[in-house]
Amino acid sequence: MKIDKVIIDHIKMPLVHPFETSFGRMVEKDFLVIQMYSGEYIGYGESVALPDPTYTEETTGTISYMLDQFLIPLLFRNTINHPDDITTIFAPIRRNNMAKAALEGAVWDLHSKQKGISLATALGGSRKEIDVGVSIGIEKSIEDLLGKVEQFLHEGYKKIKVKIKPDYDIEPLQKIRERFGYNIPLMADANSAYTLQDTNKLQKLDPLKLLMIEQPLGFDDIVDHAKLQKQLTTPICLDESINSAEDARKAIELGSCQIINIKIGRVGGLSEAKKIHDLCAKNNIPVWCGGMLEGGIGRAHNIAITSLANFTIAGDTSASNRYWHEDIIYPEVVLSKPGTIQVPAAPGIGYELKGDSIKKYRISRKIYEN
Ligand SMILES: O=C(O)CCC(=O)c1ccccc1C(=O)O
Ligand SMILES: [Mg+2]
Repeated sequence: MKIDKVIIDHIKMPLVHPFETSFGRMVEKDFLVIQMYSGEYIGYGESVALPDPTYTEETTGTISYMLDQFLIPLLFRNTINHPDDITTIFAPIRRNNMAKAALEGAVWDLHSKQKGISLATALGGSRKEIDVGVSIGIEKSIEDLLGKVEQFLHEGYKKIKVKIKPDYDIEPLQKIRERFGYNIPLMADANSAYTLQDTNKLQKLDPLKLLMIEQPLGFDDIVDHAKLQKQLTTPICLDESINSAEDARKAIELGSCQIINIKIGRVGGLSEAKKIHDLCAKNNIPVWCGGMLEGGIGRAHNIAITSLANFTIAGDTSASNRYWHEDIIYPEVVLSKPGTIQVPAAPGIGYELKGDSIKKYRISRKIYEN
């Protein structure tokens, strides 16, 4: 496959509802949309980093720089026989996983369009529809939070994830259990807001029978998580700590987690995401697909990877209208039935870019010709 041209649009879109985590509050998302041309086909990719380096060290700005200075020149200079080759081509560049994934996702889309198969099929996925959940940020009041939980349960979402931090944890979760009972699939995400010193406090969450607690400790830790897991009955799920299949292998070996949240951007692309999926399947570690408040292109990639067999837990890939007034793709992502999204069968990601939305939300455009 020869890449002829790459167009990068910088988009800034307001969120329908502000999203607050232990590391900050977001009211809009800015990201890059990649259009990659090869012969008669166009592959789509999206950068998933946050505007600030608060979740990982990457931002939309660092991605833009890495694409411009290093990754696009490497892409243009090398022969690509299969999307898996991108991992090797980008290997000399350390980290910058979300920058790499933005391009690699477009190559996977191109590859599946050239083969005339869906991206899900190209990745080895067989699910026709996927179960999805919703991630709820820190709300202004517990009443607001309970209102949100009620709304999303009503829409049929199959996992309710609530962001927590040290002054907002046991109480909101307890109130949710009191109001909605112990049968609703409930979990918490701490985004690294605790340390081992908080072990006693985290043990107090055990009676709440959460599905899991996501990333309670350091964003780069796997050692302390193993110590904590021995003292909790609630399963630990790792997010920030897992940036590669090697990280996953070490975390599994140490017993740092029982579940892994796979985000395509965080691990550097679909090929690495698939590797982690396969490794976890072999080790009886269930996985689910995390989210980065993506626009429609990133969302489409998430849907495709979730069609793989070991994605047995509902992910954070919610419908377009949970995030956006107007998404950048058509059709928009909708719940085909309660808590379920259909995996497109059309070639590639199975969604088209919506030119009007791109124009409306675009800040700038760069064009690279090979
Ligand atoms: O709905 C989504 O896209 C998931 C939202 C979410 O939880 C999240 C959003 C931005 C950065 C990190 C995280 C996270 O999973 O930790
Ligand atoms: Mg998380």
